Amino acid sequence: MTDEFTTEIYYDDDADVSTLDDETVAVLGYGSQGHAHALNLHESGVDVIVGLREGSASRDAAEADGLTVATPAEAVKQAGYISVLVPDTVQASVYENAIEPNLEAGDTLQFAHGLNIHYGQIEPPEDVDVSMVAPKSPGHLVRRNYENDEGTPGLLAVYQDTTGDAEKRALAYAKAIGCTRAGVIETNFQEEVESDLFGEQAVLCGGVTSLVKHGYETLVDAGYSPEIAYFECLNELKLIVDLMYEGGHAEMWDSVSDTAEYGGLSRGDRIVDEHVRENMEETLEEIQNGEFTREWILENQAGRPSYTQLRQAEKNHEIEEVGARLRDLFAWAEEDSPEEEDDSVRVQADD
Ligand SMILES: NC(=O)C1=CN([C@@H]2O[C@H](COP(=O)(O)OP(=O)(O)OC[C@H]3O[C@@H](n4cnc5c(N)ncnc54)[C@H](OP(=O)(O)O)[C@@H]3O)[C@@H](O)[C@H]2O)C=CC1
Ligand SMILES: CC[C@](O)(C(C)=O)C(=O)O
Ligand SMILES: [Mg+2]
Ligand SMILES: [Mg+2]
Repeated sequence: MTDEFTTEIYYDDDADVSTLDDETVAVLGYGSQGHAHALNLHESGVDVIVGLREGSASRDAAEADGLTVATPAEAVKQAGYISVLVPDTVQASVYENAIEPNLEAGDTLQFAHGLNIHYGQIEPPEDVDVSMVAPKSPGHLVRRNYENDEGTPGLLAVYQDTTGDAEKRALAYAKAIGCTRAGVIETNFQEEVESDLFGEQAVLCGGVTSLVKHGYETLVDAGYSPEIAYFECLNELKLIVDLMYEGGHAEMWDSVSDTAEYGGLSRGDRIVDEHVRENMEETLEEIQNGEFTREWILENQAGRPSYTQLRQAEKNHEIEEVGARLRDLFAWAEEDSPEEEDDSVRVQADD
């Protein structure tokens, strides 16, 4: 633990996996996060049971990985620690049908993202602990980092502490999946949910893909070759972000040419300008006032019409086709692709 920051940060020495020695952990779902948590917990010596629905497409993968599989209801019955790692959009119904009827006083209900608790879609009884261990990473890398003896940063929050041990138990879980190797930041459900939704919409997933597409289209529309536009706006982005990841903006500016540094510093804010900042603030407000989550719930209730259209448009964008052809030609993509490393892992039921 350190007192140099505005919040507590926990490391391996602050956590003890043996806290979970007499416990069975039910991991519900075997997707991106589910497979990583279940396997990391198992290899850290924790007794794990994976909860999957009847006929689940994930069942073969979990069993081939040497894990015990049961229905979600059966897994919850057998466990005192329930990790809810099915998609956010189905958590409320899985809770209602499989978790709630089988919860016992003193159990722990744990999430990797607090959306359903924060926006009131799940209201657990008062006699269980409710906590969160939220890796700040895609699940495939939670697994890859663990296998490479590396850590994945994460957030930890306790929403409800009935036993008095909620924090200690969540820390043990965080250690078992490899998060305390890198550092686990103490937070609350509201901060995790709102910052996570903002990050993925405005910067990490939405913002960056939009920036890449606009850059690509600008070059191609001006007559430059699609292959060069792909390398310039997408492929090299990883290499640039790797430098930022290792040493902040400074390491990246240091490594690129003075020409790139001057051009970037003098033109960057013209591209991502005050207008973009206003859009970011509006996006954050929609998250804070619940508008985004209401929209997302209704979108799911309606059978995902807009989501399906948006996905299709993204798939059909020329950069995807050009990129797929280029990645097939070059060897570098194979090394990095999570699918290549672990093709047992699938994404979501309706993907
Ligand atoms: N993806 C990520 O990297 C991150 C996710 N999170 C959070 O982790 C949680 C899990 O997300 P993620 O890993 O993306 O989830 P996934 O979409 O990868 O989960 C898929 C798994 O859930 C199962 N599942 C899907 N629908 C149902 C259902 N109706 N009933 C029972 N099981 C079902 C699937 O089983 P089947 O084979 O039967 O379809 C599959 O095993 C979420 O709260 C998310 O916000 C947090 C940080 C990062
Ligand atoms: C950035 C997207 C994410 O929040 C994540 C991998 O952390 C998610 O919800 O998948
Ligand atoms: Mg998220
Ligand atoms: Mg996230």
